[in-house]
Parts: sequence; structure tokens; C-alpha cells
Amino acid sequence: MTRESQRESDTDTDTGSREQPEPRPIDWTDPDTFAQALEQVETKEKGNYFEDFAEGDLLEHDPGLTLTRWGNESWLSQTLNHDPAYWRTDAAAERGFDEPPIHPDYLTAATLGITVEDLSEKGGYFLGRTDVRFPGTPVYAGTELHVESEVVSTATSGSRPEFGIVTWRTRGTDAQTGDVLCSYERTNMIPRREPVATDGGAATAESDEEDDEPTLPETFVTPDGGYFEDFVEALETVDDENAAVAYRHERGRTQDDVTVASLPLATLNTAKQHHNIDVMADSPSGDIVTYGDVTRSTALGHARSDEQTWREVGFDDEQFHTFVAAGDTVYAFTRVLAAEDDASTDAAGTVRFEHIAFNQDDEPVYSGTRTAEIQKRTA
Ligand SMILES: CC(C)(COP(=O)(O)OP(=O)(O)OC[C@H]1O[C@@H](n2cnc3c(N)ncnc32)[C@H](O)[C@@H]1OP(=O)(O)O)[C@@H](O)C(=O)NCCC(=O)NCCSC(=O)C[C@H](O)C(=O)O
Repeated sequence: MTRESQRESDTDTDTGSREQPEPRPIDWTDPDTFAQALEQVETKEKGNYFEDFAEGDLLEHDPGLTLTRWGNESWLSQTLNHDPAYWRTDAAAERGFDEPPIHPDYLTAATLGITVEDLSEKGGYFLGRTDVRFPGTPVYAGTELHVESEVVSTATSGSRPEFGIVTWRTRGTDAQTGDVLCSYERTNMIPRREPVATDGGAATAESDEEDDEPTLPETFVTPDGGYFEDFVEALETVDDENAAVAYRHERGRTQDDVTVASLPLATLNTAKQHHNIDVMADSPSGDIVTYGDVTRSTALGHARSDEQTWREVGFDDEQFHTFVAAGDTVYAFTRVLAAEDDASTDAAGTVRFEHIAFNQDDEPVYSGTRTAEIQKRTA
């Protein structure tokens, strides 16, 4: 080979790039070598810190999700949501649906799941959510979901210097038509890149301390059935502050790998809280924890099993009080707040509920209010 042809063979004539020498082999199976390499290299980080969010920022979330019947049915079956209109075509038709639609709980969970990579993957606690509405329902299987969020506010956490508190307004739209299908405002604690000095959470003055005595009504009334009229009748019997319409639901759902890890992953929720036991071992919960939407949907499933739901209208003041982990059992408690004959159909009336999810130790883990149209017995 001439010197010229040697030069040509060393150089790729199309790209002009010089052939790289083969990298020096490294024995990655030697534990010391690999451990040192892990220490020296940079980690390609995922997610955003608190400092990355500023009020007014708009985020268009890249992941999309096609809402499928499989996703819907997996979610509904694992959270014990058995409303026949979401399972059977004849029951769907009676409700005015073309076919069993996507359930608002799964729609909400999928809308939030898609946002996690941008908003909370860094590892923030899901604290609460309000103004959950479904302007574009019914939604059918095959709909492609597109989601965007706007930063509503950012605040310092007085009690936790390593976190900030961020609230976003999120909208899940039909990617084809642009119709808004689900919207809500959600608040998370988000890790800071740099902890800040705080007042440590202002100490409560003694005089402000809450009285530990429970202030419960004397009487609790249980509705006779699950129709609109049953809620109206029960409320009519409790017209003073010493009585309330409230009851617990018998079913419980112990959290397992499916509810803790599989359901959130199926909504593209990348929060490490739900699937990375290794990282979570060092967290306050010491374990992976249930996605807030699974906890809440399970409690709502228990509640719906004791009523004749017609349509979900919305949810407000949702709060997550403590963690739910694998092995914990989610139960539900319901208080009926109001009933009005002003639904979108003569077949139903509107009822406002307060739902509490609680665990096997009777600790509330979730609370929120819900407005739903409930079928009339007389319809
Ligand atoms: C998160 C907790 C451990 C906090 O408990 P605690 O230390 O007792 O603090 P506070 O309850 O006082 O709250 C801390 C600060 O946060 C503010 N806060 C609380 N709730 C809200 C709210 N709804 N809106 C706005 N701000 C809120 C308080 O005012 C405090 O502020 P400051 O005094 O200035 O510090 C505990 O609450 C807990 O364990 N909660 C359960 C969390 C949970 O399990 N969530 C669901 C699972 S995680 C998840 O689903 C993640 C999801 O995938 C996602 O990515 O979002």
C-alpha cells in the first residue's frame, strides 16, 4: 500500500472524519473500577428543581398518551370502579354514551401522569388539587391526549428548607380537535437545587393551638339507598348542626405492585416515588408509595359502589395528608354535604360529597369534595 492510499483508508472521504483508535478496554466488572467510574461521571438528570419554575411559565408536555380501553379498564378494575356504563354498551347507551367511555378518574390520572416528567419527577410530594373539571366529556377510547401546564405560583416552604411549593394549572386536550377534556390546579412540594434559610415553620402560639377534642355532631344519618332521593331525604333529617349525613364504605383495597407501580407507569407517570425502591429507601416513607390518583380513585370507587352515579361534575379541595405504601389498605368514608335538583338531565340530581380515604390505622390519607350527578329512583 502506498502512503497515499494509506491516508485515504484512514480518512472517511464522505465525512472527512479520521478513524478513531479503539478505546482502551476497561474491566467494568471490577467493583472498585466501576464504583469509581460512577463517582467520576456526571449523571444526566431528569426533571426540574423548584428554581426552574417561574410564575407564568408555560410547559407543553412532550409525552402523549392514547386513551385506550385497556388503560381505562385496568385502572377501573384495580381501583374497584364498577359503574356499568363504563363496562357495558347497553348501560352506556342508557346514559347517552355511544359506547363505554373513558372514565373521568382515568382521564385525570393520565392527564397528570403525562406532566410528571416536566413538573414533579425530581421527587415532590403531591399535596393537593382543586377545580378538577371535565368540559369535554364524554371521551372515548382512541382519543390522543395532549397536555400543557402553566405555573400559577411558587412559594418557599417555611417548614422544609429543602423544598419549595409550586402550583400549576394543567389542561388535557384532545390532540386532534384541541377540545379541553380535563383541567385542574395542582400543588406539589418540589426539591430545591439549594436549600434556603427559613423560619422553620412559624411555631404555633399556645393560644392558637388546636383543641384536641373532636367536635363531632351527635348523630350520623346513613341514606337508605344510593339514589338522589335517598340523599335528599337523609339531608332533610339533619337540618341542625348536631347531625350529619355520613357513613363508611365496607370495601378496602390493599396496595400491591399493580396499584403502586403498574398503574402510574401506565399513565407515563415517571415519579420515582412509585417505582424506584432503591431511591425511596432513603426517603421519609422509606418505600415506594401509591400515586395520589390511585388512592383517591380507590376511595371514590368504594363510595360509588354505594350510590347510583350518573355523571361526575368535578372535584375541589383535594389534599393528600400522608403516604400510602404497598401493604397499606385504602378504605373510604363519605359525608353528604348538599343535594340540589339542578342536574343537566331530569334523570338525575346534583349531590355534593366530602370523601375521606383512610388507611388500616384509621388515618386519613386523602380528603376532597366531589360534585356528581346521581340518578333519580323515579326517572
Ligand atoms: C408532604 C407531607 C410529608 C408534608 O407534611 P408536613 O411536614 O406535616 O407538612 P404540612 O402538611 O404542614 O405541609 C408542608 C407545607 O406544604 C404546604 N401545603 C400542604 N398542603 C398544601 C396544599 N394543598 N396547597 C398548598 N400548600 C400546601 C403547607 O402549608 C406547608 O407549608 P410551609 O408551612 O410553608 O412549609 C405530608 O403532607 C404528606 O405525607 N402528604 C402525602 C403526600 C402524598 O402521599 N401524596 C401522594 C403520593 S405522591 C404522588 O402521587 C406524586 C405524583 O406522582 C406526582 O408526581 O405529583
